[in-house]
Amino acid sequence: MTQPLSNQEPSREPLAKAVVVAIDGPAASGKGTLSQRIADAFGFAHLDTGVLYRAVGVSVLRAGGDPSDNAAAARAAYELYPEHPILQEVALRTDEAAQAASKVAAVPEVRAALLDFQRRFAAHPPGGAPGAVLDGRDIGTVVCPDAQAKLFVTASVEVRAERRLKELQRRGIPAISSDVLEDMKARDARDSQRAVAPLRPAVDAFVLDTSALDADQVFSMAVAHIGSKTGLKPAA
Ligand SMILES: Nc1ncnc2c1ncn2[C@@H]1O[C@H](COP(=O)(O)OP(=O)(O)O)[C@@H](O)[C@H]1O
Ligand SMILES: Nc1ccn([C@@H]2O[C@H](COP(=O)(O)OP(=O)(O)O)[C@@H](O)[C@H]2O)c(=O)n1
Repeated sequence: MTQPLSNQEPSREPLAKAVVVAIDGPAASGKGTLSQRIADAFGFAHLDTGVLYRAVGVSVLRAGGDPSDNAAAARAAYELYPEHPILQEVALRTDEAAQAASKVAAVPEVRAALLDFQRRFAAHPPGGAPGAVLDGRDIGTVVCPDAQAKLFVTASVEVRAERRLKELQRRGIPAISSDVLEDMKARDARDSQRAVAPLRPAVDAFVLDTSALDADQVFSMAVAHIGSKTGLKPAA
């Protein structure tokens, strides 16, 4: 017997499939800045997936554990939930947090624990937004391989370290230039060489070297690429 229209199971799928923009790249390449601007311009929701790994790394450190210890890292990942207050902490921005993040990020159980939340965010963007921008390392390759537009944002390691140093100083977080550069090189190596979901551009990603581009130029090029893939134009 069929159910009356008023008594149907609510559809799990939105009426229109959400547009997904995947933005990947190495540390301090400008992913977050670009993602937020794209999200604002198109009315999309934005998820900085690095924050999830940073939160897991900092949780392990606070529990007195070693971020490279698979069991400790996996436990912290399974205990993370979307409203967890740690996700809002400035402490996540430090270099120590970034290093811990890239260690827990190499643990397969950690990546598995965080995958579903990221995919759900992309498929059902919060607030009923018509699309989502996710930034990270493996969005175009693993989390959302079907994303309509994929960008891989990069820059030389020296330029990125300089940008990160200025950012840390602006936030009032003490940092030494040579340490930031060395930490970034170590993190690049760990992120690119890990066995699961290594940092690399998806085959269909638009690679954007921002070494000599300011944030406005990067934004214009990204908008043009997204337009060519989706037919969408920014609202403003
Ligand atoms: N194209 C750019 N030129 C100069 N500085 C930039 C550019 N894009 C971002 N920045 C700055 O570099 C720093 C790192 O950018 P961010 O977007 O946080 O990078 P990521 O998310 O890749 O780590 C920030 O202080 C940001 O304001
Ligand atoms: N999708 C993602 C996002 C971050 N990460 C890890 O989390 C660390 C911190 O990511 P982040 O995006 O906050 O780092 P920044 O680019 O802001 O320096 C990275 O170095 C990666 O090891 C990841 O493995 N996969």
